[in-house]
Amino acid sequence: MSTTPSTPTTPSTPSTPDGTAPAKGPAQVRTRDRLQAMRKSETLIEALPWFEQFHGSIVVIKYGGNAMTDDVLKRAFAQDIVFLRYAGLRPVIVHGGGPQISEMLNRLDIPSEFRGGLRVTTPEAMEVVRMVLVGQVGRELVGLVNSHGPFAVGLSGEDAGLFTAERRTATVDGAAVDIGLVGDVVSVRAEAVRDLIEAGRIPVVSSVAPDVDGQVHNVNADTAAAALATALGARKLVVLTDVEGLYRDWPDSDEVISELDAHELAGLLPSLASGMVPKMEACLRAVRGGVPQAHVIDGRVAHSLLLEIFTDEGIGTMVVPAQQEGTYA
Ligand SMILES: Nc1ncnc2c1ncn2[C@@H]1O[C@H](COP(=O)(O)OP(=O)(O)O)[C@@H](O)[C@H]1O
Ligand SMILES: CC(=O)N[C@@H](CCC(=O)OP(=O)(O)O)C(=O)O
Repeated sequence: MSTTPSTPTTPSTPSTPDGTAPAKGPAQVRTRDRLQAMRKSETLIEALPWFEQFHGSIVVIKYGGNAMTDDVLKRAFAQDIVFLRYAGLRPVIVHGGGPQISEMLNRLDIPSEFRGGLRVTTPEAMEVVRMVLVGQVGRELVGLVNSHGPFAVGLSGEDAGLFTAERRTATVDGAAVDIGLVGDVVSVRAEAVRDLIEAGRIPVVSSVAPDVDGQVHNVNADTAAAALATALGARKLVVLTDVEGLYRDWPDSDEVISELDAHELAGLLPSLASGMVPKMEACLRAVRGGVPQAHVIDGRVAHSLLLEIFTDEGIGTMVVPAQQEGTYA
């Protein structure tokens, strides 16, 4: 990425002997206003090459349940999505809702546990997963986006045959463990989403999916987002979560890995823990499937999505293909 243009600094304001700032005269006010205007125009113009590069591109955004806890942040996320749409990109949302599912299971006194970063899903829990993801979290996101205009359409892996799932196991200490009705996406009918994109809509996808016999499975939302990004030939997969990015040596250090390639990530995967396992597996799967860049960014920072896409520095962790595995964007 190119270097950031230098930002002019504000001249320091002289203070009076009692420490208070002197009243500003018209000339000072004009200088301050001009500097503020310059900064705003620099921010806008810094975005121009990124607008040019991403215009018309499909970007799949995975919105994690842990980044969804605050109403202000949720509204900021919806604004970012609509901003992308008006900027000429084609955003597709795949949402999670892990904490929201856990809360509902607790309320209903249904026991729940995670193994290898995936929820052990009994038939009883599956009903709750589907109800919360499709009927609650997905609906809320559709409503937030549509407060800006009639863009968002909610669908799940069951709609128009979008996803077909196959039951999977979790890997715990190197061994395969049965975790119930948990699926992996084995096929994607991309036209179900492509038709909506072509009509100018913003698809909001919930990660439940039937197997070939129609049995609905719980699919981790990172996994579903990677499968969809790959099938759509997305330009980027962006995963919003509740950490700054992938930490090296978590939880002992908070050093964020800003960029790594698929080869390096594959080497790191066995050492990763909990929710980061499906997330980084998804990034790896996406770049190996032809998506040029996959990002993990901090959803607790308002407008982090715009900062990632439209600023020179980007934020969080970026995964790119290993040179022998694909082409750099
Ligand atoms: N190396 C790591 N770097 C960052 N976070 C990690 C790492 N290993 C494990 N984690 C955990 O993964 C969590 C993110 O996954 P998860 O809770 O499933 O989020 P989401 O709901 O956004 O999918 C972080 O909050 C952190 O506790
Ligand atoms: C199999 C599995 O673990 N499914 C997830 C689906 C939701 C999800 O992925 O939500 P986040 O993105 O917020 O973690 C679950 O039941 O929690």
